[in-house]
Amino acid sequence: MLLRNLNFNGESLPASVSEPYTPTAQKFGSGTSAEGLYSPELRGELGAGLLDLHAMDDTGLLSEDVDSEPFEPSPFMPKEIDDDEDDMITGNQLGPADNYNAVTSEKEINTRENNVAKIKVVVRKRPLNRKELSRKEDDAVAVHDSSSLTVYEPKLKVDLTAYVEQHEFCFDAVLDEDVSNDEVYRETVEPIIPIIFQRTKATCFAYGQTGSGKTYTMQPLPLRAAQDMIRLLNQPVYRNQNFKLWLSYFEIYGGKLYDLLSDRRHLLMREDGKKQVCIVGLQEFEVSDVQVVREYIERGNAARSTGSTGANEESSRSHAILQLAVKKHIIVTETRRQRDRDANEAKNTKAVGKISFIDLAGSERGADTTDNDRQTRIEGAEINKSLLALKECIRALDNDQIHIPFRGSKLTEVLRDSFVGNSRTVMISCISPNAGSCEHTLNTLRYADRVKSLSKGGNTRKEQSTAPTIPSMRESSSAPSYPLSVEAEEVPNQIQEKRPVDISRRGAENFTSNSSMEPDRNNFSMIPSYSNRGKEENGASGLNDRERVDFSSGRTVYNSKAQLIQNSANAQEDEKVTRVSPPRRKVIREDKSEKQNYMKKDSGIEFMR
Ligand SMILES: Nc1ncnc2c1ncn2[C@@H]1O[C@H](COP(=O)(O)OP(=O)(O)OP(=O)(O)O)[C@@H](O)[C@H]1O
Repeated sequence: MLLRNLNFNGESLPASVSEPYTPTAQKFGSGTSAEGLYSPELRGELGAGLLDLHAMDDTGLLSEDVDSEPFEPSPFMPKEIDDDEDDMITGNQLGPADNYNAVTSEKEINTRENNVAKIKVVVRKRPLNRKELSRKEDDAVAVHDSSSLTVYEPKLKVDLTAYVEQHEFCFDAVLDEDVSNDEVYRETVEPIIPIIFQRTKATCFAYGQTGSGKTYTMQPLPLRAAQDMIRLLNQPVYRNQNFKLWLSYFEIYGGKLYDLLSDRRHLLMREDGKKQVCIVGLQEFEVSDVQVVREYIERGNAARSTGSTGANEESSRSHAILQLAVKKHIIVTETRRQRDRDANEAKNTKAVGKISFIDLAGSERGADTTDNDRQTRIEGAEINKSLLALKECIRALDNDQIHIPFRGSKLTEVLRDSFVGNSRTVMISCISPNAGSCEHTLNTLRYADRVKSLSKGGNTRKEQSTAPTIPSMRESSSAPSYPLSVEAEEVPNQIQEKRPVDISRRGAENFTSNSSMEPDRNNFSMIPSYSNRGKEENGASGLNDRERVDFSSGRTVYNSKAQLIQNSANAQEDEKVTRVSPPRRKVIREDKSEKQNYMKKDSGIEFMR
């Protein structure tokens, strides 16, 4: 397998390069020329299908003039407060609560929080690449406006007559191929940033077929977010409360966790007493400068596992998770400081909120992996397994199930925060426009549609196709309830925090023994016993529940999954369903073994089928 480490410039680094790392710049514009990093020559252009994995668009996130020319103020960002005001009302004069109220009332905060949807689903279409253009492939995706699109699926009738089936979708936002990464940020992450400071856990993840633009979309986002967060931290209201920003970056590869900022050190995942998932040994770094953030990101990207697949020459073979956490530093009294002299500094911080950026590894079908070696196929199987577990969680949430199988994979354990409590989730579904990828594209969009239905404020318009009318399940699927967490949480001690000043020593520290770095004996990853197991296999045709129709009669079998579950309690109704589609319960047992085989079929699994 081709294993390449890339930096932000798209340059390959030898896998062995793992020199101790010291951020060079602490100020904008110093150190390496930002322009050099984002210059058109280095960004390259779309070509031979898959070049330039880490290319930035023309809106380049950081340029030398970033300091003098800040981003246009967002309507979501709190109004800047003049530093003069700070002189008048100092942090010493006001308690934290007063400071908070000085900026905005409780009502305003609530309004702002409510304005940001719990789950937002955005679709991004990438342009046709050079390979697709040279094959004269058609663009099968038409974006109509900022929220709807149509997929034109080429099909063959039984008598081999060609026809096109249209599928219409509607999402919170649909971004076409001309949309820049900057606009993607504005549409997705920017509205969430202010509420991170109000004890919200947010997640932004990209989902889609391999080569559809997930990495291209995700990579610029943390940097932009960090820039906005640092700007907010510098506002008196937060500065006086001693809020600080911390960064960590790790990947899930082959079901294991590796710290991308600590020489790929193997990490363990544990649940604490409060059922909070914490990652033992993960190093966090305090950051107060965007340039430093960028260097950390570059370093993490360089350490990330990438490889070549049939569909993408520079494919991400892992799920990469970058977290930006806002923490409140507690000022301890001199006596207490003495008492806690040897204690970990982590004890003196409280988590306020965090945002996680997840670049999921690409979903691909067995058919796409034929020219790959065994290692790549094993990776593919692992990737598909975790994406399947994610789908199971989303289904369970969709069904309002009490048990959500978060432990189905490391990925879903990490994502747990995104779906429970005071959370916000943004899913960016990346799609390839070429007709040859239609099947994948439809799967991605159906998946996105499912996620959308978890959001209370989601759009009610569902996919419509020229096939028999598909009834909406919106009416019966209610969004899960989100208990509000009101207090900042104690930061788990296991997380190792590092201030920038510590970085130069990091290399040495990495080699000091870490008792937590023992073999993963307590591996939480287990095959969950889903109550709705078998649904996936049942939908082997690629149609999801609400699309299951009796094509012979053109009659819809059932309106929704919720209805189906109700029906399963009623034997008579079950019988009725059986005639056209195997009863759910029966399928569960039968499919259990089928599913196991399915999982074992190496990367032959067809995710989302
Ligand atoms: N919106 C876009 N505009 C221009 N080029 C794009 C866009 N999206 C993706 N690309 C290009 O397409 C190629 C594949 O993109 P990328 O590597 O981000 O895909 P991916 O979904 O992350 O793939 P994998 O899952 O295999 O890692 C890259 O060369 C990238 O530069």
